[in-house]
Amino acid sequence: MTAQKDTTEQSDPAKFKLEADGSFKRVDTVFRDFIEKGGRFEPQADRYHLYVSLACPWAHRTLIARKLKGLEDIIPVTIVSPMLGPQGWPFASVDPFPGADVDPLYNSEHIKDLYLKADPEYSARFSVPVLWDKQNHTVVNNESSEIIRIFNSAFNDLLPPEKAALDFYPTDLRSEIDAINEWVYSDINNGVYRAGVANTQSAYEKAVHEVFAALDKVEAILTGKDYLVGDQLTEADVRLYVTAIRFDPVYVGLFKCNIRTIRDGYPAIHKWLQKLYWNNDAFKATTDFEHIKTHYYAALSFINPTKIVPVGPVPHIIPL
Ligand SMILES: N[C@@H](CCC(=O)N[C@@H](CS)C(=O)NCC(=O)O)C(=O)O
Repeated sequence: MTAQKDTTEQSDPAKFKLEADGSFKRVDTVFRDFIEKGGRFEPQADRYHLYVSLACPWAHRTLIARKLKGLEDIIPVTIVSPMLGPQGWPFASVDPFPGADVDPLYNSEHIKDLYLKADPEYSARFSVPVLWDKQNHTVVNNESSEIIRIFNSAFNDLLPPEKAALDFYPTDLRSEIDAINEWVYSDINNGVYRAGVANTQSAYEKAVHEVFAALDKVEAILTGKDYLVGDQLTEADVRLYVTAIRFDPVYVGLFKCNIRTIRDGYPAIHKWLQKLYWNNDAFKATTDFEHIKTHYYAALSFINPTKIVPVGPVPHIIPL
């Protein structure tokens, strides 16, 4: 066996790089291709494969979008173990965590093996989600915000009309969706990480106040409304849901986002969250609290060295 190069600078969560002031900045993703007719990546059944962690909020967006559009047969999915470790995300062949899969395509040990197969010189992080092309043995795209747009429209010709007609990024609402996405991303989706991973008091406090100021804004928007934009489910709801569903179980405790909980402090957000979870299976069936809590509390051991996973909140999501 040949010696493998040490890639732990790219894979080990304990080696996350923080900025000089102790704050956390998420690095940009590298593979940014689209699936389109006439392009390098044509829309075809049985050609693409999605790799995800059920724990990861960014990957969770893609699972929801895949199920909302009815793409389950066209794009199979493989789930990694939630135990992100020094070599990154392991498959079940290395860590047989309940609900984790082996890699059906290459029997890889870790997600990083796929990245290095696609590009042996790849030098960024080995993140999920990964949208993989079986034909060219490469990553099409590893940016969840783009993968959900691909799922929204690229396979419409292969779908039954009622699924093809579903549009979660409709033209007339795009500017409003884009505007909400921007601050929801920086202050909520990524804001909780900025609070949780910060290693100075000032970086943490700045981030945590930004998180709650943005939640206050969302609460005002959702008061008397079922969805964030217009009167319909859009990708803006999907993108907020993945953070909101993790908020009370993980971010309040581990990431110290504890000025309020969603269940007790934000009635409109709470009702919106409960309705999505309990009334729409694309949300409930893709939400796995075991993977979520275990990943954050046991695998991010640089924040929680004892790796103890808290029992509560009970229940993880309150019934409607
Ligand atoms: N911009 C990416 C971010 C994905 C991301 O940060 N995923 C995390 C898990 S929540 C990951 O895989 N981290 C592994 C690592 O950085 O080593 C997206 O939205 O798709």
